[in-house]
Amino acid sequence: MSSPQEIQQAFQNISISGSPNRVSKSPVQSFMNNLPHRLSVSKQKTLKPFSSGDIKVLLLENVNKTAIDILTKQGYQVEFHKASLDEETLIEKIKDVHCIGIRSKTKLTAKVLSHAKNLVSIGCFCIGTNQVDLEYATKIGVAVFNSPFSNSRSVAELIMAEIVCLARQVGDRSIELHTGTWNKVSNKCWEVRGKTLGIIGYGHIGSQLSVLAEAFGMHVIYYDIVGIMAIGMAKQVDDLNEFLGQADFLTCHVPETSETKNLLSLPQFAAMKDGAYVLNASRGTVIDIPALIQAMKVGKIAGAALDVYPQEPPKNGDKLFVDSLNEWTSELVSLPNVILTPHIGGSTEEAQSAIGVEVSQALSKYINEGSSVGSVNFPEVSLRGLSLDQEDTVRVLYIHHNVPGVLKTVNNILSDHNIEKQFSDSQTDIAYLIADISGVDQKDIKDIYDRLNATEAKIAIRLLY
Ligand SMILES: NC(=O)c1ccc[n+]([C@@H]2O[C@H](COP(=O)([O-])OP(=O)(O)OC[C@H]3O[C@@H](n4cnc5c(N)ncnc54)[C@H](O)[C@@H]3O)[C@@H](O)[C@H]2O)c1
Ligand SMILES: O=C(O)CC[C@@H](O)C(=O)O
Repeated sequence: MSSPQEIQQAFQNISISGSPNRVSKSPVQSFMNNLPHRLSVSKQKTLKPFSSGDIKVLLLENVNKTAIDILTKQGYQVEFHKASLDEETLIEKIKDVHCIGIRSKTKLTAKVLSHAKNLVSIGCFCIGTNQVDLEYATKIGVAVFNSPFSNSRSVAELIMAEIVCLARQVGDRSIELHTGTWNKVSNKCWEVRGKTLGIIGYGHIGSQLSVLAEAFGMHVIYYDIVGIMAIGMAKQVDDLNEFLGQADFLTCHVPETSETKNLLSLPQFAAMKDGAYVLNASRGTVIDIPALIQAMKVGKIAGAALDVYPQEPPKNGDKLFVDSLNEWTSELVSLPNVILTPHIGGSTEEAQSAIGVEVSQALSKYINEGSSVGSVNFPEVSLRGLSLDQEDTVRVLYIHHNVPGVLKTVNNILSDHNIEKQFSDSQTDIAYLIADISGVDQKDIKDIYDRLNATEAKIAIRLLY
């Protein structure tokens, strides 16, 4: 056997180009890096809500370094934490921040958000936004942003790999060999070619997976609440029971909603083929796990791959995935052919770095320019940047209740000045107006603010100048 020195020497001259440790840039990321960066266009006037150094940003859950770099470069004060915070600490910290960045673990409930006095925006550095009370955030005029598809491919690739691993019982063989057991078997191990994959939720992830599965020679069917154009040879099946009865592998890619809670429970498992496999990398509430355990115990379901759970630990560490977290944990881990991963579907270098760029740019554009493009709870409103020569121009950002007569009142207040351009849109109960007004003296700014602030429909206001 080689000595550690010999091994080190043998590896030190290897080119890193093929090394898995090398961070490659995904096409999306390279594309995004090459986009003109509107925030730094030199001839554009930098709007100051107040000094950008006063803007406080709290980043939790090990949000990618790309985000820290972009937000720090804006001049904001950025506080970074690797884990999520317990509720008490979160309430204390959120009191004076203008922006908070989270992933899936931090629960921004109405209770937590009610303590935020300066908050203007929330960045979910992920796809899911179910961890934020969106209704309450909207009610207090806080815009929420996410990254709708930067990790979709990563999830689809993991699921494709797990389909093969379940069909070949790879998880069990690997655990056995780690503990010294050689168990070379082919009983109930299958090729995936020619088998049927059923995808519940044919959105960004489901449709990516559809492409990968067909490349493996699988037949793809999908079930979705909306009619969606099929990719390749995939087929939409409208009746859930008929759909369940056709799939050899069934995978869930739906958001967490009241309709998707326990979407797969005992009746749905009963409707499936004997010996089918179940996968879930969406949200932990989508599958009734005690029912899955029952279905596996009687051999109805031959294997499962789970990435998400109803309760997940707030940080990494040993002895956290235990019965006190979810009462069925020890029963689940004792079953054969169950692949369990700690919510890492979207956790690749490519995805996390692209998410960091996408969400932090959206947050900066909202803070600096008022653009709500990409927000999940605000109407999308944006105006082009002001040029350097527009010195006496002020940008008014007015978030208000969507009730009749508001624009008349607001434009009346602004009418002492020249309204150069304005854009307003509404989404259910909330509306958002951006207006650029010129001919504004610095001394007028407070008066405009006070008058807008006194309007009945106002939810939140910012003036950028
Ligand atoms: N494990 C991970 O790391 C990870 C990573 C990314 C996303 N996710 C989860 O995956 C979910 C799906 O992501 P996506 O980007 O594909 O979302 P998406 O919004 O692009 O697609 C979701 C699809 O589900 C459909 N749908 C909604 N309710 C349904 C129902 N009751 N029955 C059937 N179909 C329904 C929608 O019409 C839509 O087509 C996200 O909401 C997120 O919670 C998990
Ligand atoms: O990174 C995370 O914590 C969440 C990943 C995933 O569930 C998502 O919603 O994008």
